[in-house]
Amino acid sequence: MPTLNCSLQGPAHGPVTGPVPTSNSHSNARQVALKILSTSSSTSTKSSSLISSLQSPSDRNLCTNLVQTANRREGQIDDIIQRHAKKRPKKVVLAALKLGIVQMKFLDTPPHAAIYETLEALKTFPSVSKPQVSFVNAVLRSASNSTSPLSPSTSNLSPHISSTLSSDWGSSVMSEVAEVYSLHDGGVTLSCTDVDVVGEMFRTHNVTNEISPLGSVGVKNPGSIKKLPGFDEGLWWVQDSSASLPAILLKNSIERIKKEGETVRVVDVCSAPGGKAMQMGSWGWEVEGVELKEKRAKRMRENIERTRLQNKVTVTVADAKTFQPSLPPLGFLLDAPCTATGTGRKNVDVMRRSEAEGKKMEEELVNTTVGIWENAKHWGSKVCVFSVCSLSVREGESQVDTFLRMGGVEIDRIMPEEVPGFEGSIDEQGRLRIFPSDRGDGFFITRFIFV
Ligand SMILES: C[S@@+](CC[C@H](N)C(=O)[O-])C[C@H]1O[C@@H](n2cnc3c(N)ncnc32)[C@H](O)[C@@H]1O
Repeated sequence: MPTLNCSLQGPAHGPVTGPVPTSNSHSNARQVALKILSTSSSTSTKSSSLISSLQSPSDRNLCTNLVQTANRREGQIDDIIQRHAKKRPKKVVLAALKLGIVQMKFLDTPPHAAIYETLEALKTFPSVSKPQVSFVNAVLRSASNSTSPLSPSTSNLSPHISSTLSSDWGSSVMSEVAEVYSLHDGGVTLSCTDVDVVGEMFRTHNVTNEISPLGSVGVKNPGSIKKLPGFDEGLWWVQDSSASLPAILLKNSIERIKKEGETVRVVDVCSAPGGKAMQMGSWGWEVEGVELKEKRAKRMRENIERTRLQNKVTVTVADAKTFQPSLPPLGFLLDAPCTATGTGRKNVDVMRRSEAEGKKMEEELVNTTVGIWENAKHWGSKVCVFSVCSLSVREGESQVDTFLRMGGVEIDRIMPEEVPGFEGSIDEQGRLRIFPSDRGDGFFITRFIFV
């Protein structure tokens, strides 16, 4: 592999050949993408507001795709930069290399257009010098001529995430997860108060959607979520189909034990932002949510008001390790705080977590969850569901072993007919272990019965 002498002080290179893109070529989207990629907060709310500042929906889509793909493919892009640049530049110059490479290697932009547009975006930054522009031009041209294969998508996972996934599930599952998390999937899945009403409304407004057997609605290209029909009326909320399963499984066991005409009262432990609480409230249940963080509880209250479920769902800010419900609940759902390693499709930071951060988080969250369980098991419930959106055995299967050792419960096996589309994810103990490559977010779910 020839490595050009692309130093920052290198000679200026000639113009890139090929047809020059017209003014209709989304230059604003690329400028904003470059700005976002040049700051360390490229996944933060600041980047969302920069993207929202773009006028046209197609610019916003392109910018999101550029930023998301550059973040998700960081390991593969870094490998290309390393092979073609002698020196690793900083900030906006590094961001320009990423922007050019992402277009050429991952978004099928013809190389001459990708390079031209990247250089034009770079030149709008007043602090950028001519030698820096020449450097970017030279590195991108060298990369565009290269026929070397890309490094595998596993290089986009941090060493900590790839080693924990491999030791828990083996290297082929780790590779599948890396592949899924490396793709930018702009789609969204919704839970609805009434799926038929939402399906009809989307049909009327020509919103292409797919309704899953569990009643979740998938929208591939949603654009702005708040502009989708039914948002203001509170007919739906964003929730992955695997995330809708814990409440559905609790419902099935409650149906079996509840008395004729009995009002179903449940506690939703660790409740915000409220996806599962709203699901249960939409079935007419009385749901008492418990959430530690005031800010998250506030967001949950807004969601409850938007979905008009305030008569059914309440949220109390409290530590679930000591919280006592106002009345004994028939059941509870503990959607425990976790490292969220199953949510990398939406949350790119998950892919990059360091060992120090990952281990500390896991240790704290596992202890918190055991403390919550110790408290909740004395509330007098008959059934409960435990779930985590983590792929870690320690946060999932091992926690269930701990709960069983603590006594008072048995596993209530999940049956295939309860989980259409996820039948293959039931393990030999009747628990659900869903991987992101199966469909949607990774989840682990176990249902218990008190004995
Ligand atoms: C996985 S999220 C819950 C998602 C929620 N069940 C839903 O469906 O929208 C976990 C939540 O637990 C909260 N939490 C963490 N520790 C807690 C504790 N000790 N008591 C109550 N809530 C806690 C976190 O702030 C976070 O909002």
